Order: sequence, then structure tokens, then C-alpha cells
Amino acid sequence: MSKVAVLGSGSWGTALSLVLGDNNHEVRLWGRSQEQVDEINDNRCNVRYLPDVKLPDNIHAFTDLSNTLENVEVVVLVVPTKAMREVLKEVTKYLSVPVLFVHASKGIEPETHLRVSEIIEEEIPQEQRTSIAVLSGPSHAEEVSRRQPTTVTCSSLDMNSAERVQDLFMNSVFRVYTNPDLIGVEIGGSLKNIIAIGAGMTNGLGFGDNAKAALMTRGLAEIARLGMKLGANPLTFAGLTGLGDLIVTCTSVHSRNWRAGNMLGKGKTLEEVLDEMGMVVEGIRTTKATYQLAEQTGVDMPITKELYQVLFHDKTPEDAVTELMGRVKKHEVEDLKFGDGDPLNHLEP
Ligand SMILES: NC(=O)C1=CN([C@@H]2O[C@H](COP(=O)(O)OP(=O)(O)OC[C@H]3O[C@@H](n4cnc5c(N)ncnc54)[C@H](OP(=O)(O)O)[C@@H]3O)[C@@H](O)[C@H]2O)C=CC1
Ligand SMILES: O=C(CO)COP(=O)(O)O
Repeated sequence: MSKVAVLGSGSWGTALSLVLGDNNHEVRLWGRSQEQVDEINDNRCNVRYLPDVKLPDNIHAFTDLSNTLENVEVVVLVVPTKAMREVLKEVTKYLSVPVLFVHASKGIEPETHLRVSEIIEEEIPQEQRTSIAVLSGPSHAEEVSRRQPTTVTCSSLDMNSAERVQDLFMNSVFRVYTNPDLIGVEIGGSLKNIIAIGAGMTNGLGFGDNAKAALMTRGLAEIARLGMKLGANPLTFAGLTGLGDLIVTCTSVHSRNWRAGNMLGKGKTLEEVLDEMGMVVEGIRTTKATYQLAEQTGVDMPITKELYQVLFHDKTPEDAVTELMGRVKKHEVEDLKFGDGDPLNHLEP
């Protein structure tokens, strides 16, 4: 039994708290709103984000970080990527002993192009952390909180820590794998949100399953292309945090990224969409970050590029589709190259 702080009381932070609570850990959930924290403590319910779910009794909610972090062994970060740095700057004020950091957020920071584990590395001094891990995979909070079967993956540069996280979260309905490819796991989980916006957009435009399949498949190709350039193992993109999460996000009405894309395809502006959603749509900022990263590294990412033009430069979704369909003819399968070697060298025996 461990004492775990979960920072972020939105849909995913609350669902992960429920999993930890079910596993008999002592959970200290941090949120910004006093009203929400009181609802959780008094009525065992997070009305705004997961109204139908009764939370276990061993989850205690707080609004102040110093109480939340008191004597915890593990800190699970589940705030939107845009809030990660400011939250970590606060966290570092209250840690007296090193803890294991786990994050479950899916985004890339614009301008710095950093993955969330790299932001943690920058903001938390080494003497305050034992290790950094990520938990990612196809997992809508709405289904996890109803205790429906779900599989995810934990990655860390330190496999002992990844296994510790696996043991913390794993139960009969929440199965956790491990994968040492931290770059691939974080890139897959973050960039699938871009493609999910595109998949929603094709639906909004009135297109069908062919367009969705095309976008998912060619989307995965460009995610893997960038991931390999950054040093990821290509096989990770065929796993839960790549293909798995792409499927769940591009085909589910639960997905905020898909829903945002759907509204954009129907002609709403980005501002109208964000007003209506009231929840985080990570893919928007990650589209900007990934567009910049692709330009910087010289990786061809045509879908990301078109979505960037739609989201930030008023290109119409129709024009973006015309552009993508009219690209110069090419082979489907590319030579696989990543890092500084042959991908086959990176296969498990
Ligand atoms: N929902 C899901 O199924 C899954 C989500 N994720 C990832 O988890 C992360 C969190 O998403 P999710 O919980 O769904 O988001 P939600 O939109 O459901 O909730 C966002 C939460 O973050 C809080 N928040 C927003 N801005 C700040 C800030 N500046 N400082 C501190 N807290 C802030 C909100 O607080 P307040 O209510 O006070 O505004 C709220 O508690 C994202 O990276 C997402 O990609 C990953 C897997 C599944
Ligand atoms: O990452 C998710 C499921 O794995 C949730 O996706 P959305 O943020 O699009 O809802």
C-alpha cells in the first residue's frame, strides 16, 4: 500500500485516483476548486468531470499542495500539458524527500518542443526525484471509471520504476504493460491527438470510413517518421501507446480531440469550439509544437502541416483535404531509419 498524490482533478486525474483507490492505496487528489474538493470529500463525486461515478473512500481531495504532498512516495501528474510547468514550479517547493514522478498527460510543449518527462526533468531538481515515468495508452476516463477493461503502458528510462508503476495501477480491469521506449510512448500518446482532430474533421465534413482509415494510417506513418527521427523504436507505434491510442481517440465520441475536429469540420471556429468543449483539447497546442518540430527536423508531416494551417491560419478544412489528396504521387512504404542505426537492431530478440 502506498501513499500517492494525484495532481489534477479533471476526468483523467479522477479516473486514475479511482484505480489507485480500488488498489487500496491512500490517494491524495489535488484540485483547484474548493467546491469540487468538498464534493469529492463529502459526496464521493466529481460532479463536473465524472458525474455518474462514486469514488472510493480512500481518496481525499485537497486544494493546497503542501497538504496533498505530505509524506507521499509517488506523485502522479495529470494536469493539461500547458499547466505542467507552473504546477511543477509549485510542487518543488514542498518536497523534502525524493519521490517517483509519474505523468499521464499527452502533449508536447510549443516553442520548447519538450515532452512532459523532459519538462519534469527541467523543473524538478534531481535530489527531489527518484525517477520519472509515463502512463499512456487507449484509456477514456469515462470507461476506466466504470471499471471497464482497459490496457495501458508504463515507460521509464529506469525499468524498476516502470515496474513499480505497473504494480501500483494494475488490477483485474486495468492491465498495465511496460515499455522502455520513453520517447516512443510519449510521442505516440501526444501526436495521436492531432490525428484525432483530423478524424473528427473528416466526420464533420460528411466523409465516411474510407477517409477516417486513410487519415489514421497515414497519420500513424507520419507520427512514426518523426518519432524515429527523435530516436524512438518503430515497434512502439504499433503498440498500445501508438496504434492503440490512435484507434480509441479517432473512433470514439468520448474523445475531446475528435469532438473538437468534428465541430471544426462542420464550420465552427476554433474559439467557438473551445468555448463549447469546456475541457482540455491537447491536440491543438500539440499540432503547433509538432508542426514546429517537423520544420526544425526536416521531417515530412503533411497531415500535421494541413491541420496547423486550419487551426492557426484560417485555412478551410475543405482546402486542407484538397491539398492532401493532390500531393505528388509516391510509394506507400518508406525505408525505415531511426536514431543512428538499423531498426532491426532495436527489436527484442
Ligand atoms: N480524459 C481522458 O480520458 C484522458 C486524458 N488524458 C490526458 O490527461 C491530461 C488531463 O486531461 P483531463 O483530465 O482529461 O482534462 P479535463 O479537461 O477533464 O480536466 C482538466 C483538469 O486540469 C485542471 N487545470 C486546467 N488548467 C490548470 C492549471 N493552469 N493549473 C492547474 N490545473 C489546471 C482543471 O482544473 P479546473 O477544473 O479547476 O479548471 C481540471 O482539473 C491531458 O493531458 C489528457 O490528454 C490521458 C488519457 C485519458
Ligand atoms: O487520450 C485519451 C484516450 O486514450 C483521451 O483523448 P481525448 O483527450 O481526445 O479525450
